[in-house]
Amino acid sequence: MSDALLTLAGVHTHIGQYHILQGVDLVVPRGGLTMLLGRNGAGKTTTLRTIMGLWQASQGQITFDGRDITRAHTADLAASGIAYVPEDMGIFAGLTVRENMVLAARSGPMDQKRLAWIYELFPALEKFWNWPAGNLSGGQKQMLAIARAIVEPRELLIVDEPSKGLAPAIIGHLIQAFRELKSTHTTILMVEQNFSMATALGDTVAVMDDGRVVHAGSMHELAHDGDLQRRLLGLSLDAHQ
Ligand SMILES: Nc1ncnc2c1ncn2[C@@H]1O[C@H](COP(=O)(O)OP(=O)(O)OP(=O)(O)O)[C@@H](O)[C@H]1O
Repeated sequence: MSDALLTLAGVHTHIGQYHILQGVDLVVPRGGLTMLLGRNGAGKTTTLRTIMGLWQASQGQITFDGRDITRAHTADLAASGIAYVPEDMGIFAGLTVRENMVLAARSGPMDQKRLAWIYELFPALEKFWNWPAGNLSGGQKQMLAIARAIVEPRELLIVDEPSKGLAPAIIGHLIQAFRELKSTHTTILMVEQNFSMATALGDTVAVMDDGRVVHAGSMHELAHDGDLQRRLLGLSLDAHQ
């Protein structure tokens, strides 16, 4: 097994008076795709936001590439190579696709070779390059959000439910794009509710319930064990297939 790029140890997060994360232990191996699964309200998004410094952990430790980032600021995490695609995608609807991409490239002009690769992943972005991002379809917006996150090479890509609200054909396209990304050995942490997407892409899996990780292992094992799926994912699995 490869070494860990990101580790959460006993992480607690309070939002106001609510105790949401209750001791999250999570290991994201370097170079693989880790799927974070669990029913609605289990704490997946809160876990991602806590990693990104958008919520503060009240207890526990978060380590990235051997460095303690528990109290790091969001902007510093981005500078250290973590890209985050939130559930609402965070794109600028009033700006063109090109302007959205230019703003995402922090270290200067976009690398043209990398841009050509991104066009191959998501041809629609080239086609609608000068369109306002707000005019794109839901799937194209998700593609733009992912493209912004990978406009420069990243150590870790964190993506919250990329398939949400998308048609099966578009989800198929996203799966292909993430496969291509995986082949570049980018480490990815992804929250998903779509179980077929999760099994198509995940190398390792962590399942959350009630603010904790209640199962961690290989995706292959979970994909082939119906009893484990029912026990861990139960209704949320039925509801999202
Ligand atoms: N800003 C907030 N204020 C109060 N409670 C919140 C807030 N954000 C999340 N919660 C609560 O924290 C719990 C975990 O939410 P979270 O969004 O992390 O779950 P999730 O596993 O990502 O679920 P979903 O799939 O529905 O997004 C839920 O009970 C939710 O109601």
